[in-house]
Amino acid sequence: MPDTHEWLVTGMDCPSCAAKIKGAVGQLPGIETVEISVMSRKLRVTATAHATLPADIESRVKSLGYGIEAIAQAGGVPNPHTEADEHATQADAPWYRTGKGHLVLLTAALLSVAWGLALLLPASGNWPFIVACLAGLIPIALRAFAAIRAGQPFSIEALMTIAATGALFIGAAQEAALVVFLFAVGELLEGVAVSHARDGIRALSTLVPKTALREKNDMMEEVAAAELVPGDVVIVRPGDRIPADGKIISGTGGVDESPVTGESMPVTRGPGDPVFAGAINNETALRVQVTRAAADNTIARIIRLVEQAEDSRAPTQRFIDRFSRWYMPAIVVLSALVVAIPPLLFGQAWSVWVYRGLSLLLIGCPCALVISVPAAIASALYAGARHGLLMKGGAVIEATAAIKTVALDKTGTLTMGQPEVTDILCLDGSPAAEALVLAAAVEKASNHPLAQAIVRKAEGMVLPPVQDSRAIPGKGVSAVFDGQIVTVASPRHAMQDGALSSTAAAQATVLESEGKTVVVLYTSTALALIGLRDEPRQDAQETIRQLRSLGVTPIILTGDNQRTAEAIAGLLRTEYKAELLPEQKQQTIRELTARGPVMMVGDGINDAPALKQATVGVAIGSGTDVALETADAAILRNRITDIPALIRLARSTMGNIRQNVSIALGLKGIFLVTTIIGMTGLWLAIMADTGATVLVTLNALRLLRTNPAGLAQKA
Ligand SMILES: Nc1ncnc2c1ncn2[C@@H]1O[C@H](COP(=O)(O)OP(=O)(O)OP(=O)(O)O)[C@@H](O)[C@H]1O
Ligand SMILES: [Zn+2]
Repeated sequence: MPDTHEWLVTGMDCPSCAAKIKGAVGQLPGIETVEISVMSRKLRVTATAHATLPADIESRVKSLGYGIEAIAQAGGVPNPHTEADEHATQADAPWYRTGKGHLVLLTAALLSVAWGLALLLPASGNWPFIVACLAGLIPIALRAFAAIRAGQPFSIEALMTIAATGALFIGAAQEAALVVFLFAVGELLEGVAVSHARDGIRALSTLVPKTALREKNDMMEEVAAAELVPGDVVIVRPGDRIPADGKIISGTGGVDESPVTGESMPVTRGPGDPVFAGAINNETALRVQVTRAAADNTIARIIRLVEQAEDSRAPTQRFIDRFSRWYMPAIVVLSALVVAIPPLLFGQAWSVWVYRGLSLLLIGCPCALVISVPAAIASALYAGARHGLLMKGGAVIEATAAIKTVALDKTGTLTMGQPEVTDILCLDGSPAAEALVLAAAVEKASNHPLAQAIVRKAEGMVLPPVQDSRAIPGKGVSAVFDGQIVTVASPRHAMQDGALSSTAAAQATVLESEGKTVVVLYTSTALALIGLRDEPRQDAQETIRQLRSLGVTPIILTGDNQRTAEAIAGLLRTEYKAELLPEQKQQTIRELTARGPVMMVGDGINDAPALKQATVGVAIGSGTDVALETADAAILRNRITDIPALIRLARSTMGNIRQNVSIALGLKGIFLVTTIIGMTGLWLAIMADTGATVLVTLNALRLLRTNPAGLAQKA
């Protein structure tokens, strides 16, 4: 039985650092898996019990120059509110109190002293610079050696150490000291930029209050929010944040759900309505019954998704990771050639070419390139999460950016998903109420929106007892009443069962051409027709317009009948396919995929297979209802203009990545050439590297502030 341990790693601000730790820990005996995340700073290791002690892992990470702290675990299940987790949600230490900050301050001070001495006492020579260089270089060199011992010969620390030592040997002490200082500054800036990105997720996790007022035997007690269990009743005072996902028992008032869904307008919530942990109760005191424990409330699931999303790598990122793996060794080989060939073959001066070779080594850091993708992806994920758009990682973002067709489910996606019974036509002349209660009794077991509408219509009436309810997916529901099978289903299915006469079918057609959905209540013959109307969403038309302007083709897929589908498709002027059974929806998606990547948008309740089949499956709904886990992406705001917003966010993320890769590769390319021809030297080489890393990270951070709904809507 393997052991799993979790740590918080500090001082790790770039993917190559993460890769180094992962490689070094992975080499220890008995290690099975190593997961590491720059954004959440978490290291998770599973190991064969006792082969490697947690302490061994800790000392290995420390030797590489990082801080490490265990995260307590309760019974192997990560406890959401342990103490170390509190640290994870704490702000990073101010820069001047980190190891990297100390190195910058130390090298800056020594360098200033050296320059001062050089000005005042020109005779003092090079030694103050040598001291400044070595003081900064020693910690870097120690990390380089630790990396080599851990099986990672090529690290940026190793390249730095060789370059700076070499520069000392050829008498360029002043430059060597400057290079060490600039390297330290670069590392620091990198850390500052990444900690900005971390603020995004921290903002999410600090939303849920730490304590709650629990009602117990008519008394109130303050308890930790993490201790609440489903069934507990809590009181939420006006102005307080709701401590758990739950259902309102009493009290009606405005609730601001923006922390969870990004929706800034407060919504009125009353008895029976669901509420989310983290939402703000604006008006009156609410009594709320807890429905989910802290670990799986909506916001905890969102945070988990965003954290795990880092592991789902975009194809672009996989390519860059592969590229950077041979980039560093290739640069080392190239510098060796630059040092050796001109003097040996063409009789050039050694001093010139050794200097150029050393400068070239400094270009070997792939940091800017490597960080460009995850920084952009992380920023986009957090920007999305803040606005109720969830995507499960880089692969999903990259696929979303390339979408050519968007298939939209009708019920609950293009319509409100809250149909209402408008007509009850009794075919045998008995009273409408009788048909209604029988239909409601059969539908009671179903969670289909049509079923719920019928049950709602019969509220307050006495329902006859029925047994053995079972759903016929995409068709209807049947149950046994009084020894007879009673079914509520689509006219088509009723027809196939031989229960619908042609006169009744004609009556159904009339209702359908009014845009209504008709279901038939029948035994061996039809008893009644029930007409239901589901209003299109107000933003449906705008969504279709925005999708078109993005160059994406919308298409409606529905299980409903042709005429109802035609009514809404005509209104929105889109293609449609109707009367699809769930597996036919899946088949249609497969066919659409031949034209290019397809996004499927649905409520995730009865179209899970189609969501799975699509290149990107998007679940839509409001908060707790959303089947987050079944889809690649989810929209929490119950607003479908968020679908084009999602595509715009993905596209601008990929655009950002392209810019970053161009900046990183462009600068490397330029300095590769200028270094070889001798135009630029050591310190400009390191500036180019640091500059590129910072530029790329800052560019990625721009995404953090985007509001996907407001992103430029390209014509
Ligand atoms: N519980 C039910 N009660 C009555 N009729 C049902 C039920 N479930 C399905 N049907 C019938 O089958 C048809 C197709 O159902 P399905 O669930 O596949 O699609 P839908 O969810 O209504 O629409 P969409 O595909 O647009 O989401 C419905 O229009 C209805 O006529
Ligand atoms: Zn780095």
